[in-house]
Amino acid sequence: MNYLIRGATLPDGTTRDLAVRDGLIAETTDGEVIDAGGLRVLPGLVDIHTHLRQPGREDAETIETGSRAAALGGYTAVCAMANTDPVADAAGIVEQVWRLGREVGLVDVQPVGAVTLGLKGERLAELGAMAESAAGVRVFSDDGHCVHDAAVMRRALEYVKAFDGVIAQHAEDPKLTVGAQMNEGEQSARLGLAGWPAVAEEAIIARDALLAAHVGSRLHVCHVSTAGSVEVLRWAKSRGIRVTAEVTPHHLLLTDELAATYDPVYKVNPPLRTAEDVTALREALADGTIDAVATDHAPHAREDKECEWAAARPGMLGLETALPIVIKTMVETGLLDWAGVAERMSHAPARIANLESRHGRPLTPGEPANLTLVDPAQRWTVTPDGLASISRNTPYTGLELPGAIVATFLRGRATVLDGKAQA
Ligand SMILES: NC(=O)N[C@@H](CC(=O)O)C(=O)O
Ligand SMILES: [Zn+2]
Repeated sequence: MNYLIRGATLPDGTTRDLAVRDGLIAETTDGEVIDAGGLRVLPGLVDIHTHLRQPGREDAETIETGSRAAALGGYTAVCAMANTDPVADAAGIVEQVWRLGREVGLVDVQPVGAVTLGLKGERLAELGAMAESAAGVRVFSDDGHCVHDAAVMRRALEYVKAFDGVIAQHAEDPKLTVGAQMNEGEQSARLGLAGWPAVAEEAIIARDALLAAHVGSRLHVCHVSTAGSVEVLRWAKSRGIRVTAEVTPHHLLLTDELAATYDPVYKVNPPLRTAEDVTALREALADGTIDAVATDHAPHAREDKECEWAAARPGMLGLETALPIVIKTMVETGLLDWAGVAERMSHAPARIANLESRHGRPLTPGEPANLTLVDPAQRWTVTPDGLASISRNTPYTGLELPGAIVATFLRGRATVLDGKAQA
């Protein structure tokens, strides 16, 4: 199927027709005409931090339902985190995830490999075998857990240099967050909940930046959440250290005051922080200190969320609301233009995850037609039942958001059309 997308506005602000022919962007074509007047076209979004829960927790999400949520959110590629059951710490498991993603075919599912066996933080996982497997893993992460042993982290950074891999660190010094339930500060003191101090994140980022510099390797920092972390990243980048970082949409919008509701839908790791942190994160995303937006889409089954705060699992849905939240917090506030959105949600994450030969490409003839069409003027209200995820743990219920995803194309095939998933 070929498409002629009429009159869409590109990230740079120019308006023109975009032809999609035989899976590629072309000069012209006949085929179905899509009137894109008033719509923005973006390179297909890339999420470097998605929890798809398969294998192991198919009651919370599957590769199929997560892929559908991703396509509906404007994504053409997602990196599937390794904290599944079994853990993705060997070639057989990453290949299985990769193959299931291909069978579903709604987005490219790029598996992330675990750094250590069983996410235990002790012995390195089969990094080389996962890299050489059909899945071609380049991003390794124990996400959900921090690689807290400095010697293990050093060895992992050294090992992945051979194939230009990257270690994506969940920065949390576990000794500082024992029993932690929310951000440590005024709110946690008032609510009587155990705190997760900013320093537990900042100290690990500083240590890992120094380790990456020492071994000449590449570090990526997952879900940066504090103003202090931004300062550390700024320092590391000014020294030429090869470090990249991501921020989640929820850390760009929500604050720890929401914990006062005791509604576990607001429980997440790292926790929601203060308004000052939110401001610093937005500024860092605008100036490039933070390279990318990543959803940390973390679906959880009802029984793991609809319980008391302390017993609930941390995590929030993110795929279907990410772009609208970025429009609300970054575009409508004047902090980021659309070229900036394309950079932070497509080009940069594709580069970080080593997907740049296929994703995050410029919108020029001959490139793979991975595209997202969004209507910035259309506002919609989030309802859990309106989302494609199996799970219901969105923190945005009842919130009106700008930006509806009208269509998504993966290599020229419409995975979403008229706002509806095509399979
Ligand atoms: N973010 C979360 O709160 N939870 C994630 C793990 C993680 O990203 O740390 C999960 O797997 O549920
Ligand atoms: Zn994490």
